[in-house]
Amino acid sequence: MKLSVIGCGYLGAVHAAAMASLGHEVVGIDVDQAKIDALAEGRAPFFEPGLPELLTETHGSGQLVFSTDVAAAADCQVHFIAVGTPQQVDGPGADLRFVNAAVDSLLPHLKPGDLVVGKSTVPVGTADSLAPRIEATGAELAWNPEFLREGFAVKDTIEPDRLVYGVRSERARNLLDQVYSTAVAAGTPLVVTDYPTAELVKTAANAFLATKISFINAMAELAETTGADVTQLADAIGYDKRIGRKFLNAGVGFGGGCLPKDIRAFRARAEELGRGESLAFLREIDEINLRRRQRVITLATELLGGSVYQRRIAVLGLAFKPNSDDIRDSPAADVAVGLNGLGAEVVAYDPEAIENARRTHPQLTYAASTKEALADAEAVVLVTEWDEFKQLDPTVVADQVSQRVIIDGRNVLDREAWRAAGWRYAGLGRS
Ligand SMILES: NC(=O)c1ccc[n+]([C@@H]2O[C@H](COP(=O)([O-])OP(=O)(O)OC[C@H]3O[C@@H](n4cnc5c(N)ncnc54)[C@H](O)[C@@H]3O)[C@@H](O)[C@H]2O)c1
Ligand SMILES: O=c1ccn([C@@H]2O[C@H](COP(=O)(O)OP(=O)(O)O[C@H]3O[C@H](CO)[C@@H](O)[C@H](O)[C@H]3O)[C@@H](O)[C@H]2O)c(=O)[nH]1
Repeated sequence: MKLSVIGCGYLGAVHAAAMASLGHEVVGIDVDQAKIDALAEGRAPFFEPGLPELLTETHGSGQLVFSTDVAAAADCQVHFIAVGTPQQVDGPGADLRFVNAAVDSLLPHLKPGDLVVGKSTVPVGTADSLAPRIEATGAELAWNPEFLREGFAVKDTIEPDRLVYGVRSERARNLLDQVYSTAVAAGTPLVVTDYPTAELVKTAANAFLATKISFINAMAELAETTGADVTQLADAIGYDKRIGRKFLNAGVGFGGGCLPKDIRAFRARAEELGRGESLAFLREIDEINLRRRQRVITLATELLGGSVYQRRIAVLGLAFKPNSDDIRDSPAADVAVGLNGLGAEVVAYDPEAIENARRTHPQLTYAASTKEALADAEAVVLVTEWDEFKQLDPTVVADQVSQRVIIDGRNVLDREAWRAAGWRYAGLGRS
């Protein structure tokens, strides 16, 4: 099939490349010339494992092309909308400017029989409000939320754990079945539903995941007061299959371009709908999460004797999670910025996110390697659990720093081994 993907960011670029690898003819469209130039040359404009290989595989085949001109979508039958829906600058709600602009730009190129497929995460009710403009061209709208995780985006796109179609006709459903024929043939669970359910599934899923993380981080706060160990607590409740151990890793909390802004937008939408009380709890989820960032800063202050001012601190990690260069609402970057704001001499390192961090936080000092960040540090703060940080040898690192103080903001280090090597170790929710 001939597909267009409007918006080639973390979601859209992977979607375009994955659809091409599955045999479709795809045109990726974005307003960002630099991104399109990179993609057109077969280069990934951001770090995502597996994406460079997909781009190389399809580069030059004609199967996958990129353009800044939306007219290039004119001979496609299915058009995915994958533009950003960030938090509004002056409020918690979602900013739908990019979705509206993408749809407006596409309208003149739509023809009867086309299917526009919303993938962006939007407030419930968005599809209902967009549909008349699309239907006026003879095309139809479907909402097909995306559940990929950064770091696993290629696999999650090619082998999704479920498909959700919000559709108004059998024809739209059949077109989506053709797009996803490989996953459908593999027996991937499929929920065919209406627009509002499809939109709500997405925000509900992210709200649930955020709630699970903040739940365990609330337990971490209690563990810190009582001397309990939150990682053992998570293991013990996680053995209950109804609860499950996944997404119960206590630490510096959740960040990224999705969970934080999605729970805020969800709550804002509930208020608009007159059901603010239904999602009022998400404010607590957000606050528990943000308190964990402050907790890391407080721990550093305590371990350095009451002040971080002019103390050299190695911050290991800037990305919101490992295997990503994404620093949107990153707890790690927030901790680095917070410590720097208190006058600490922060030296930060991340295997992939430094370029992005440097653009947003030019005031920080960045190291070229873990070793360089650690040199003469008076405290080490691990905030993104990259493998290379998890594998640090406490005995070797001891010779590089000026003082053996480590804060394990992701509870991933072998506490006993670090203590045995003479380190003062502090985790989150475990003493
Ligand atoms: N990143 C993820 O893991 C993920 C997963 C599932 C859903 N989502 C949702 O997908 C959407 C996109 O997220 P993202 O992380 O890819 O964002 P992103 O910021 O990385 O990418 C958005 C892209 O859209 C482009 N764009 C903006 N306006 C445009 C227009 N009018 N025409 C063409 N292109 C335009 C931007 O230049 C940018 O490249 C959001 O709604 C997000 O919540 C993201
Ligand atoms: O036990 C855990 C698990 C995760 N996190 C943090 O939570 C954040 C989000 O992690 P993850 O969900 O793996 O990353 P995303 O790539 O943002 O994916 C989420 O957001 C996407 C965009 O909506 C959805 O498509 C995915 O299904 C959803 O998992 C990161 O900061 C993690 O460090 C924890 O603190 N503890």
